[in-house]
Amino acid sequence: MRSPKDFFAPLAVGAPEPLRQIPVPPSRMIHFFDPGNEKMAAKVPDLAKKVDVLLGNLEDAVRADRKVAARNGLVSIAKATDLGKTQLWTRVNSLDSPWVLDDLITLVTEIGDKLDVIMVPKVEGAQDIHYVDRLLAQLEARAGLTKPLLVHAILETASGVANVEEIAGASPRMQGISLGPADLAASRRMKTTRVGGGHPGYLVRTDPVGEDLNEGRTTYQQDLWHYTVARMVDACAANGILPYYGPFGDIRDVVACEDQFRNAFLLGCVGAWSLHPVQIDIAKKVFSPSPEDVAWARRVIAAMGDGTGAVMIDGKMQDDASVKQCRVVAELADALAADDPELAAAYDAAGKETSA
Ligand SMILES: CCC(=O)SCCNC(=O)CCNC(=O)[C@H](O)C(C)(C)COP(=O)(O)OP(=O)(O)OC[C@H]1O[C@@H](n2cnc3c(N)ncnc32)[C@H](O)[C@@H]1OP(=O)(O)O
Ligand SMILES: O=CC(=O)O
Ligand SMILES: [Mg+2]
Repeated sequence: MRSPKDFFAPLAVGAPEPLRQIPVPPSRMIHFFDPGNEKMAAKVPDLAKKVDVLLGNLEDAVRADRKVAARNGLVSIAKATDLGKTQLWTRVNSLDSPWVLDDLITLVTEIGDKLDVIMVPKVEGAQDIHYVDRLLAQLEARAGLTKPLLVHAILETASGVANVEEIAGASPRMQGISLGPADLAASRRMKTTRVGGGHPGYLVRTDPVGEDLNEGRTTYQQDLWHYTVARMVDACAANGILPYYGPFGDIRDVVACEDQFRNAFLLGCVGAWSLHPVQIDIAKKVFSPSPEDVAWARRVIAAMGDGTGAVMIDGKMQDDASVKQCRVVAELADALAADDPELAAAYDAAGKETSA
């Protein structure tokens, strides 16, 4: 464990100063694509106009014999494409794999100035972040980078969950954490074969009404991921970094995908992964607060003046705490609306309706 006095010191001579606060541009959807897949790569310029984050994936879902093509493809795309304000992230291979060292050396050396965040899979504890932290500092120094690369961990091992608080605070590079429900299910020996989402067998049942134990008893499906998402959100919030829901594998089931994303949004996540173009608009809709919620939040903030005391609005008590809740929603809306005139207009229109 580094002394708090040294926490913000660069880890290599010539490496850029670590950031004191992570930037928070919109990152409602982290759109995964395989940079070695020509069809997907061809869509990057158009996708860049639609998504907050483009992620060139080098890890799982890229065949072993396509790893080098994916890595080289990402280098070419990053050099050739103007992504505008859209962030460029990558997911490198896991730290025990034969590819990760070359992933990091190549990407930082060739396109370190174009990349914003490096996603590290299968993080087990702070030691994994410390390893990446020092290596990145050495590579940044050698490449002459002036802006530090940020690190995002996937929470997808039982050890990772047990150590999530120390992972979140392991380095000033830590930008955020995503839930990885597929690897996590395997690591925990959970008995679901689905990639994220619920399971019809994970339920609670109302009490029996008579002698017949099968008669008239409603069941409610429960969220398999509630505990982990909530724990991840707390670890992130306590360390000033951002939590994300990860993949939802049933691409066809856009309805359940929206539900899973919304559960994560309500619990505090700022975004989710999109694995297929059809999931982009779902994430955009869910992780942008609704116009009605924004209108309400702005109304409470206006009514609360300096933010102290208590007022009644439409029969609901508001005080210092509830105005803070409303500021979370209103500040997110302002940040998103700043770059999205359509959203800004929807928020303003809802505000006018509420005050009419
Ligand atoms: C579970 C744990 C994890 O690690 S999740 C993260 C790793 N997995 C991934 O990154 C998967 C990314 N997605 C994919 O590989 C594909 O979307 C999968 C799921 C295989 C479906 O592809 P496919 O059968 O081609 O779907 P489709 O015919 O509906 O595609 C229509 C057109 O869209 C394209 N497309 C598909 N996915 C993407 C994507 N993620 N980014 C950009 N483009 C995509 C397809 O190539 C297809 O293009 P075209 O119309 O034929 O030109
Ligand atoms: O990488 C993601 C997962 O769910 O596993
Ligand atoms: Mg995984």
